[in-house]
Amino acid sequence: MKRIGILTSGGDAPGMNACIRAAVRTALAHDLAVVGIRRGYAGLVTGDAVPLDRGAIRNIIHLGGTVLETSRNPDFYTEEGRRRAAEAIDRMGLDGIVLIGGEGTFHGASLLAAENDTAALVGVPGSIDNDVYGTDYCIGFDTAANCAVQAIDRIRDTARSHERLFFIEVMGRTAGFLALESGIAGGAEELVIPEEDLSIARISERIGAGFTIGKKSAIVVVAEGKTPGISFEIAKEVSERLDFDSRVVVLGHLQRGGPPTLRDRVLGSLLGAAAVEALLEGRSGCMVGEVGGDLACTPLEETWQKKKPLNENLRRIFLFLSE
Ligand SMILES: Nc1ncnc2c1ncn2[C@@H]1O[C@H](COP(=O)(O)OP(=O)(O)OP(=O)(O)O)[C@@H](O)[C@H]1O
Ligand SMILES: O=P(O)(O)OC[C@H]1O[C@](O)(CO)[C@@H](O)[C@@H]1O
Repeated sequence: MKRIGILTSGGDAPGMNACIRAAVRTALAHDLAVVGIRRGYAGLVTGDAVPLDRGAIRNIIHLGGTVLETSRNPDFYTEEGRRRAAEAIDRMGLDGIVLIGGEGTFHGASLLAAENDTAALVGVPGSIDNDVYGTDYCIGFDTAANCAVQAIDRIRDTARSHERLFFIEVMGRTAGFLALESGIAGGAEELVIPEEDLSIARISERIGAGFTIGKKSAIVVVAEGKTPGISFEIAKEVSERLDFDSRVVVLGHLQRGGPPTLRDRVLGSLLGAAAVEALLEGRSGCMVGEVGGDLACTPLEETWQKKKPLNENLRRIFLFLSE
């Protein structure tokens, strides 16, 4: 292992820069040459790389987004696109690559490795969705969840003052991690998550029951799932059933930006260093994560084939904490 590349792919996540910085510093400490591949798989397919020296990663630990930039790249869904990436990896002379991204990124990486004789690939989970199997938390989740809680707190002030029902939509394409944790921390009255069938009757019943015991306002946290904007429809139907005024707030990409929290900087630093150490140990085709406080290496295929479950204890207590 002499020369490695680092890329960020999929949605940007606060803490990715801390991870890039840690990976570069760990590599330099072991006399590895490092390049940054720009714009995720878009840059991997074309071989768009820049040298990463100490100067390039100075003063970035506190920045949201990713200094390497990222993309959702259509070419990588095709075998031809992944073959072009393997050729570019050869041209760039890379022995290993650290890939920071979510489950889609690791799906693509698994295919790249299965179809081509290419560099060693080690993943680092970075996604505000937190939906990657093989790690308790992904880089970016904590910052995004804190952003959602702050929004819920602000909305609660106005909901209480106007005696209104609010639907607050958070991100989470395949999973309800953001909704569940921000819902618990923000004291939400009800949750809508992709892990459960949507039931307007159940939402209305639970909100209505709260009103009968004296609540005058309520907050429902909705995970966007596969239909961003779905809260408008849900709000209309629940409002009509309860004959109660409601408003909708979609947090959207606000949740992806901003300075990373302490947790995301520490996790990013830990996993960035662990990824380079894994490459130095000769590992490939795996993702480094943190499980139960320990570092863990999970085969790349498992990270997207296996479904990471929500915390069952949080789901269980939500039922009575929200009453
Ligand atoms: N099934 C797949 N086959 C090949 N490549 C894929 C596949 N899924 C995703 N990719 C590649 O990985 C990129 C990133 O995936 P995706 O857009 O799903 O984000 P992600 O890594 O899951 O991050 P996030 O959780 O933030 O959305 C895609 O744009 C595409 O280039
Ligand atoms: O606009 P984009 O970049 O496609 O991002 C939207 C998606 O990315 C995520 O935020 C994850 O980063 C999902 O929750 C969401 O569906």
